[in-house]
Amino acid sequence: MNVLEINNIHKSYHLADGTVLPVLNGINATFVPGEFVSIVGESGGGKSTLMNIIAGLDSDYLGDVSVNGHSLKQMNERDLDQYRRENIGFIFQSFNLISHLTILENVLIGLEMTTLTHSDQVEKAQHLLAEVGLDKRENVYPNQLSGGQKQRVAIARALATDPQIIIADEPTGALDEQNTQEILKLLDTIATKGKLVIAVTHSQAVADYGTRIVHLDHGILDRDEILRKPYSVVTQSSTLKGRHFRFRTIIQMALKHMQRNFGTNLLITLGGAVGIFSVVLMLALGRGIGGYIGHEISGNLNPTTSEVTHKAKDGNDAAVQMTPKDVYKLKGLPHVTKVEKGFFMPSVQVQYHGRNVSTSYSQTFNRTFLRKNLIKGQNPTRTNTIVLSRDIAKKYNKHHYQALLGKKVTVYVNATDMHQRPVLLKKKVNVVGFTKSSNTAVLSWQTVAKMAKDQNVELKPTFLAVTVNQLKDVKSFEAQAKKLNYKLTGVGSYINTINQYVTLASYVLAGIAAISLIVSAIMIIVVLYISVGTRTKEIGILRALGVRKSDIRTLFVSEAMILGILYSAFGLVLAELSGLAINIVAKNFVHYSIIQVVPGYMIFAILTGVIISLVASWAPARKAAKLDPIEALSYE
Ligand SMILES: Nc1ncnc2c1ncn2[C@@H]1O[C@H](COP(=O)(O)OP(=O)(O)OP(=O)(O)O)[C@@H](O)[C@H]1O
Repeated sequence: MNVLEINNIHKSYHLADGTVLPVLNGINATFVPGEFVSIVGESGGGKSTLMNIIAGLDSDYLGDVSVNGHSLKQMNERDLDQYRRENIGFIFQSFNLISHLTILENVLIGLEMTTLTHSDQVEKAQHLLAEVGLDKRENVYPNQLSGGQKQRVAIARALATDPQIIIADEPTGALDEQNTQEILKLLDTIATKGKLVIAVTHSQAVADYGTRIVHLDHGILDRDEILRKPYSVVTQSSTLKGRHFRFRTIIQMALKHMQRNFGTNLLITLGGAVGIFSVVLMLALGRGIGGYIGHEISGNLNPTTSEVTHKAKDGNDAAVQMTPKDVYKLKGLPHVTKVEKGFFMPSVQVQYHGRNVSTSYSQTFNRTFLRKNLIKGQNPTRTNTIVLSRDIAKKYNKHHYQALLGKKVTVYVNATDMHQRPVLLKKKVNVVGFTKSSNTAVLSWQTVAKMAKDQNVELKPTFLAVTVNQLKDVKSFEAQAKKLNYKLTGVGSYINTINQYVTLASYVLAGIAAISLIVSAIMIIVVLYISVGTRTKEIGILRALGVRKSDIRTLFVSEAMILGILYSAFGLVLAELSGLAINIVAKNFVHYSIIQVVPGYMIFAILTGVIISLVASWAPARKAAKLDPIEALSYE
């Protein structure tokens, strides 16, 4: 039957000057359900200290407290949290409602730590508010209520989890006469329902209202007066099964608080977003510029094909011939997919209708030529065909140069015979296309070889066009070829090198931009520290209601995380939008998306935001979790 037994409690405080202040000097008492006990005594007599011990908020004492036969001394911190959640309801002199939660949400805090479904929790909270006469006002905030109304909310909150013991510290201390009577009536009703109500009071009138008065003097229980019999308990009301805060509840609380501090959080979000925006924009710009350079260079020439010659001693590469052995050696290098014979033609003369036009520099067709360079027609892959550059064709017909398509022209090509004597090769060939490149004519190797053969000259290649599998293979191929003493004129390796520099530059710029992220991290730290300071009381209330230390930590970390995700997302949207705008403008000049925000950057940005928030919130969240609940509750 005994609900609460207090056995020989001794408690002393160790003061800062090294002295020991004994407060409780061996308290013994037993309390039963249905009692409305008033604890009275001189100020400083140890009443609140005893209450804190009974409530499981203070475990630094000698003696023992047992509740339903369970010793509090045997409980660790988490057990005590659970004990408070399931067995204790608090009512304070200064109400201690959480100001940024509605009164319904205040009552729901305790209920959210039960196994009830959410709708049952809400229903029960509404019912409790109705019982204390506050139905229809459930969505107002505490500061919209009178003192008496606030204390009713506190009573509803204390009753939420159906605890067996209600601890009320000066419950009417801040109320006028009428409200005092109403609150006392409520407390008495609670006792009639089989709860043990223990109220600390200085008022004799309040003390007389209860069923029993316990008097403390200098740490001794010197008087224990039974005024009335305890209310008989017909059926002991069941306590709800408790559980710790759900993660969802913590997030909702974090969001509620953030909403309350909208202005501050908006500023942090803006600050962080600018950091993320700058970093992402720099990375996207680096990628865009790299891509643009590659696009521009490889737009004119195929970057995976390199032209390979021997290093000529006199500098005239065109004169050095490539042998079948060279073809064999190059074919054997890793990643090489094709080796084509090629012939440099310093000058090709094109004759049409008796008119001669000379090209300045030409070479036989190979894979370095891109089809997209063709304005019209096709590449000269078939024998006896030629592709002329637009400017050469225009020399025959300025306005309708394409009229030359399909016409036969005579070409003259300089070559040398086996004795290195110059020979002029000549052939009638078909114009099959026009290229954007300037001042050139393109014939296939087979065409030039056939022209030579017609004059009993065997054409020897002066270069080989070597194609590798992918752009990333170009560098290693070129390194190998150079080792074999070949000379290379591929564009792929230039693209690679330029891209490396551009990437490096964009990383440096992104790094500089990231400094603003450090500033945003510091802002989060400062704001969270301030928040721990201003919410000390709230933390005390939550801890008194049985919220675990780890949940308090999660609450603060969640706020920082939400901020991190918010500002990363906002920064990303900014980067995307400015990227779009810059690309629209840039396309008029470069016909290329110069800002390229890829999914990888988005993941990077969100991760950065989350990690910065985690790191920034670590110390403030730890400080919040470590607050002593008694000190936090008495924080002014
Ligand atoms: N954390 C603490 N550190 C040092 N001394 C403390 C601490 N808390 C309370 N005391 C001292 O212990 C004594 C008892 O305090 P307590 O608050 O329990 O008294 P009380 O009877 O509730 O007083 P009141 O009626 O004025 O609220 C007081 O002298 C107080 O100064």
